[in-house]
Amino acid sequence: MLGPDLVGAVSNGRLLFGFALGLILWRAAVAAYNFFLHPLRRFPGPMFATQKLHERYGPVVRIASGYLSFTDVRAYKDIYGSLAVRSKTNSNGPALEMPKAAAFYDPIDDVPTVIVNAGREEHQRVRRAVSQGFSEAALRQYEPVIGRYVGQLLRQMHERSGAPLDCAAWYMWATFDIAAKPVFGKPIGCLDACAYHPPVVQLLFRTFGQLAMTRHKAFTDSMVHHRLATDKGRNDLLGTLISEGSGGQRLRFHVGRVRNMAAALSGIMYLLLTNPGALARLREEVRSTFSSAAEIKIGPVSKLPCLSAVLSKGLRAYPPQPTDLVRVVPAGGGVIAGHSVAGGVQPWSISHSRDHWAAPRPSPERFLASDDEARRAGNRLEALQPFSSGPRSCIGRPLVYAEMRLILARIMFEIDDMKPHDADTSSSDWIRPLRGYPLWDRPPLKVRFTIRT
Ligand code: HEM
Repeated sequence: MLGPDLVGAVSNGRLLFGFALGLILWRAAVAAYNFFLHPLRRFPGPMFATQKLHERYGPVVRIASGYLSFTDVRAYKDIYGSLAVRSKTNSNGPALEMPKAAAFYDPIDDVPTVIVNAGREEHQRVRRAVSQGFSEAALRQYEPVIGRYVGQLLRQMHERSGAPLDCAAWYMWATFDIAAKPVFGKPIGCLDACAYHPPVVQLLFRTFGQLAMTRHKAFTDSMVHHRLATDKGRNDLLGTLISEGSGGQRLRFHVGRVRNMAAALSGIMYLLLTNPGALARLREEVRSTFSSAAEIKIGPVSKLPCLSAVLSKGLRAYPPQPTDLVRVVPAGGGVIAGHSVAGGVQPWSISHSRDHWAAPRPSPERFLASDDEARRAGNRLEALQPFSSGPRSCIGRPLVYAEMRLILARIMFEIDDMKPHDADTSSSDWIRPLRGYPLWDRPPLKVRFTIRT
């Protein structure tokens, strides 16, 4: 006769076995559905290294059971344009846009609604409200703030002439300081401290957990309260949100976005370090245009063709936004690059696609060509859209260009030589070990600068 312990163990074992079998059968059924019945079954590609898959399978690859990745340039307009979707039931109604995929934009509970993940109507309202804070007029208003922190960055580089500096960190500190002043009305002092403000970034990006999010929220709330208590009438980024009634809640996108800019600057710096010809031409352009650092202002730097080409080259080779910008085709369907499906464009894949670029490591000069000249040389400049396109494209683009141009022009003007710090091997081959999460995880980029005498 079996004892009660043995009976219990056998029935537990059966239960476990039944559970495991159920799990296997369920996974098999899902796999069979994905392979034989799923509406996207005709598109090739398992999930790994999207760019390589595009090289192998072409401009449309199935990167997950329900997701496609496109490198066809028509996909920008079809996916992100405001006329992208006219549902069958709404064929005469207002044009819609493809909604953002919740799995990518709202992956966990309690993600606060910010402009990036807001639904269409709320997004339109918030975008209208913040657009004033990103306008040309606002940019002119920020120019002295940007100039002050760029000056501080250069002064601190002067003080450390010849010593290895981690550019990736220094660009973060400068861009954070610049971003904080017009929003919170008071400095956060990253350049002063030569450190990130601990609650803002260290916890958020090292821990990347609920605790970090809570600390980050408490910090931004305290800064917003300070601003609300001290200065209500200013017509800047936060001022427009306050007068519209949205408060500081919508500004939590800020940290990640500013980090994009620092990532772009680091990528551009690395590419200049490894391309001495482009570095020399850029330095020559800046030095022959300006006779003092004080002349380097947003207006004149935006007219330097070589500088613009270097920015494009950097943004192409190293798109600061690493993740796919995934959209969902709503009920009623949509057509993307000639296919009736859903999908997104992965910035890295499209900006490295051999379908659009003649050489894998092109020089910045290709971006000086007109669209027609470029096309004849085998390059499709419209494939480069690092800020995305359509009604949900990057609103910070003019600010980003102004800041990057000012920083690079000042560096070219005031620095005679820059070299990777050889002892740190990660700096002499910096791009290879990068890891793309929602933001880039970057190793330090250590560089030795020699100040102009
Ligand atoms: C090189 C730097 C940057 C790049 C490459 C970049 C790129 C992008 C991209 C690709 C999007 C679309 C995201 C999506 O579809 O989900 C976006 C959206 C956005 N970006 Fe940027 N960004 C940069 C810097 C900034 C900065 C510095 C700010 C502001 C301080 C900013 C503010 C925004 C906002 C508010 C949105 C959401 C726009 C909307 O949904 O209407 N960005 N950015």
